[in-house]
Amino acid sequence: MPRTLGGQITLEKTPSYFVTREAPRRISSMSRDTKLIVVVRNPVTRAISDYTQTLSKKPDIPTFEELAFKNKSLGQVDTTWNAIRIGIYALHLETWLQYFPLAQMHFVSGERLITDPAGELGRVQDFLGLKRIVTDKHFYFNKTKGFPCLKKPEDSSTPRCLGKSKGRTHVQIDRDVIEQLRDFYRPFNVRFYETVGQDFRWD
Ligand SMILES: Nc1ncnc2c1ncn2[C@@H]1O[C@H](COP(=O)(O)OS(=O)(=O)O)[C@@H](OP(=O)(O)O)[C@H]1O
Repeated sequence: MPRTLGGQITLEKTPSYFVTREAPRRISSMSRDTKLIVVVRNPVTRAISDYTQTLSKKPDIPTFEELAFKNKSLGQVDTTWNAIRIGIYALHLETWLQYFPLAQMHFVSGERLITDPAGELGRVQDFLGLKRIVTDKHFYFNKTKGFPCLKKPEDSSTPRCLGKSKGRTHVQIDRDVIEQLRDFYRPFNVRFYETVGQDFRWD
């Protein structure tokens, strides 16, 4: 972690902190004032995205369906598969709440980050106590990419979209598989909404 001077804040990110059991204790023993930002999206879409990413690197893995269920006809979801486990946000949050108050956490909607990036980043800036510098004027919707992109980053004179590994076309998954996973996640989602006091409308 680089040193932070007065008037500066240090930001650090990894997709795995939120779901790593030891991370809350380790981070709180480093600094109990740390503010935590978590991007969450519909856990079913998240699982499919996760699988799509793995498949792009390892084309020989079993199908999504084979990995997602212990027994599909009995509706038994395999919670040991990381793509499934990570989306049980309510469980991960419980561990964090043993070390950090909810007021030190901010949850970004992955869906709104795409439909309204400036709005989501406005809330992030407020949470960090920063002036709202990043606004609507910094984004445009890139039709080819199908996502918002930055109009002109500080270090460049040209617009910049995220790379090819962000926003891939997802693998097609059967409707009934999606329904079963929705049913599985519903109670965890409700618990998550109640704990954070925010309804992400994933149903
Ligand atoms: N502006 C913009 N451009 C491209 N992609 C965007 C953008 N905003 C959010 N997203 C969503 O970010 C998803 C990838 O982020 P990840 O969290 O998987 O990245 S990582 O875990 O840090 O590698 C990626 O998920 P997939 O669509 O499943 O690939 C995107 O939906």
